[in-house]
Amino acid sequence: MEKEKPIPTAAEAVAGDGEAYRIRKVELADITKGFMDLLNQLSPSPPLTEEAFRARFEELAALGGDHLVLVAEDAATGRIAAAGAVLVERKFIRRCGRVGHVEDVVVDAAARGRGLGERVVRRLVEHAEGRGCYKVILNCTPELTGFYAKCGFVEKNAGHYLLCFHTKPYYFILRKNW
Ligand SMILES: CC(=O)SCCNC(=O)CCNC(=O)[C@H](O)C(C)(C)COP(=O)(O)OP(=O)(O)OC[C@H]1O[C@@H](n2cnc3c(N)ncnc32)[C@H](O)[C@@H]1OP(=O)(O)O
Repeated sequence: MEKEKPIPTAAEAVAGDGEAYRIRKVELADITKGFMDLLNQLSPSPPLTEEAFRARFEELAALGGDHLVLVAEDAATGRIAAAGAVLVERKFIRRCGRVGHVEDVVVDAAARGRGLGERVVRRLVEHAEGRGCYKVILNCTPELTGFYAKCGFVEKNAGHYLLCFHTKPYYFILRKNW
C-alpha cells in the first residue's frame, strides 16, 4: 500500500514555497475567499449561509481522509482559484478494496489553461492512491475526456449504467492502469 502524503492546511501552505497557487485542504475561512462563487461556476446553486457551510464542513471533516476537498489558493490575492474532491469508498469485494471517486473539479474561469486543474486532479489521485485505493473513477461530459486523459485517466466505454436525475448525458471514465 502507498504511503499517504500529508495535505497541508492553510497555515502550513502559507509557509511560502514561491508558488502562485497553494494547494491545500479546504478550510472554514474559505467561505470568505470565494470558494462558493467558484463552485457556482461548476453547478449553479443558491448561496449558503455561514451556518450551513460550517455544518457541512464539520460533517465532512468527521470523515477524515475518506473525504478530501482540496482548494488552490491564489498566493497573490488570497482567493480560491480551483477546487476538487475525492471520496474513498470501502468495499467488501476485492478483499475489502477501496475505490476513489473524484468529484467537483473546477478552476476559476480566469485561471484556466495554466495547468491548475491537472495539478488538483493529480493531487486528488495521489491522495486516493496513498489511502490504498486500487482505482479512481469519475463521471464527466464528453468535452472533458481530453482533460482527464491529460490527468492520466482512460475512457471506459462499456458496462456503465447510470440513474441520473439530470437530463444531461454523462460519460464514465476509469483509470484502469492500476
Ligand atoms: C469529475 C468532475 O468534476 S467533471 C467537472 C469538471 N469541471 C468543469 O467542467 C468546470 C468548468 N471547467 C473547468 O473548471 C476547467 O476548464 C477544467 C477543470 C475542466 C480544466 O482546468 P484547467 O486548469 O483549465 O486545465 P489545465 O490547464 O490543467 O489543463 C491540463 C491539460 O488538459 C488540457 N485541457 C483542458 N481542458 C480541456 C478540454 N476541455 N478538452 C481537452 N483538453 C483539455 C489542457 O490543454 C492541458 O493540456 P496541455 O498540458 O497539453 O497544455
